[in-house]
Amino acid sequence: MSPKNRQADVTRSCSTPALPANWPPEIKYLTDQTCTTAVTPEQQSTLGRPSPDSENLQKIPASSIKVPYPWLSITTIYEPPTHPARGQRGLFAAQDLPPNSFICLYLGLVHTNDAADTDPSSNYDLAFDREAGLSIDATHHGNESRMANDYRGISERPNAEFRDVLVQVPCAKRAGGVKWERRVAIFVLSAGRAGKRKVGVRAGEEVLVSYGKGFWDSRRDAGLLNEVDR
Ligand SMILES: C[S@@+](CC[C@H](N)C(=O)[O-])C[C@H]1O[C@@H](n2cnc3c(N)ncnc32)[C@H](O)[C@@H]1O
Repeated sequence: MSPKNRQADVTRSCSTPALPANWPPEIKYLTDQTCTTAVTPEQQSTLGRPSPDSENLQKIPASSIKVPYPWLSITTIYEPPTHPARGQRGLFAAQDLPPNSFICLYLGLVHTNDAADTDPSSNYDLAFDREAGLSIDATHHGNESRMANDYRGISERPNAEFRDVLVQVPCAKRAGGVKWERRVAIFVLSAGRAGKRKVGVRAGEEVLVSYGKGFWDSRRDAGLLNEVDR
């Protein structure tokens, strides 16, 4: 199977939710992640399996997950003229977001790291579970999180970061009908020891993460840096 033909497992996708303003119509808006058919039941079950690491993860209650997220806006960037992603979309705070606050889940197509299930040219692919060999690609399926730009060339430093979290998902086999499963989320950075980031992300400010140096190095090596992405 080539990555271009890889299939989302539609049995786990959601029915038509309200779309955020300025959502690109060609991208499927997700309310939870969905897997390619190449992801095995065993790989899927690792996401809900308790481990020493997962015990320390922050739990995001269902009530914190809004669809669409009212505290976010998706904006096409025209200003400043020097913005390196000008003409593309970016993710902005629609209200003040305090340090350490949950911004949104990073949703997309969960795929295996096998070459046949991976699109090496994706600009939206995030490592999810290295041990299970899973990543999340939000090229064609995603939510607001796929609009978050990297801070480089825009600000001195990021104001947000990716964190592993646990969310509640329906599970007929468990008491209460729900279980905790791993996801990736974007959070406002903490205030820092000296309190330098105590304002968090102000209303109107762009949410900026770090993609990591590896993201830009791999694009430079592949000669993709000046390519229009979509
Ligand atoms: C995950 S997407 C971010 C959302 C994207 N701007 C959009 O409109 O869909 C990653 C792509 O955004 C652009 N981008 C993000 N941060 C950037 C930055 N600091 N400088 C230049 N381009 C950036 C690049 O084209 C990159 O491949």
